[in-house]
Amino acid sequence: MNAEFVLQACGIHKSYHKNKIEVPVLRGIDVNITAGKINALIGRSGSGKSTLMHLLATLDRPDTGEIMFQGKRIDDAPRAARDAYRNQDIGIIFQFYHLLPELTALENVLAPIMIRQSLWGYFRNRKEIRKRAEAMLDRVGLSHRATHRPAEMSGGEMQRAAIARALMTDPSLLLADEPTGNLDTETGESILKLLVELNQQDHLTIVMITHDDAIAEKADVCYRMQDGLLETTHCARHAA
Ligand SMILES: Nc1ncnc2c1ncn2[C@@H]1O[C@H](COP(=O)(O)OP(=O)(O)OP(=O)(O)O)[C@@H](O)[C@H]1O
Repeated sequence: MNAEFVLQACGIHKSYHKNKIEVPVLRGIDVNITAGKINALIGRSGSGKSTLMHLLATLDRPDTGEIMFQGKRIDDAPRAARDAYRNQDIGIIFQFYHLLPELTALENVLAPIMIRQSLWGYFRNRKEIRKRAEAMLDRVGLSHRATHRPAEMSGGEMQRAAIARALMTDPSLLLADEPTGNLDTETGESILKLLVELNQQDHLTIVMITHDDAIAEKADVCYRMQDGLLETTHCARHAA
């Protein structure tokens, strides 16, 4: 195992089937996610970025190929191991936030720990858990919206709540699918600034999926997706 690479995918193929027609999306992807860095996966709309992220998050399985987390195969692990990986090792944020609409911002942030308690009997003092959720909301600048439900929040606030939820379980790796894709430029920049801060101050490894070259400029390692393949590309931030 190469400790530098926390997450690795090798020879990934994935097709969808629509009306009995095969739609090949990933045609032999190899990717090494470098620990402690911002890793950008760049590609045009429809190039398969979300498909790849779902595979890296074990939300779906590749047709062929292997995905390794910390050197251990995760794509074909039993369901319980994949559930544990998603709840304990990684955090996921989606372009459309995927907050639970009936829960407040604070309750959404608490949700992964509730799942952890119900699935693994993990127990921590309720007060302590609530304090941590409040601290996470504070970290993303959302303390003043703790009791708001998603319908009562702006897009940027919902994305902040989603980031706080992803951080609640103290993941070593954050998978972010177009984290600013649905936000205006200014709000998007503030979310990006927060992600860079989490990387630099908290040493969080980030996989950032984007179609926007300007966003990828914040990355340390860049991969570009084209025709179902991924190639290492020049990172503008490290030009010169
Ligand atoms: N469930 C599905 N069934 C059939 N085709 C699908 C399915 N999901 C995605 N696709 C197709 O696979 C291709 C890749 O989709 P994907 O969402 O991974 O792309 P993307 O790069 O994330 O796009 P975007 O930037 O627009 O979100 C697209 O052509 C899409 O139409």
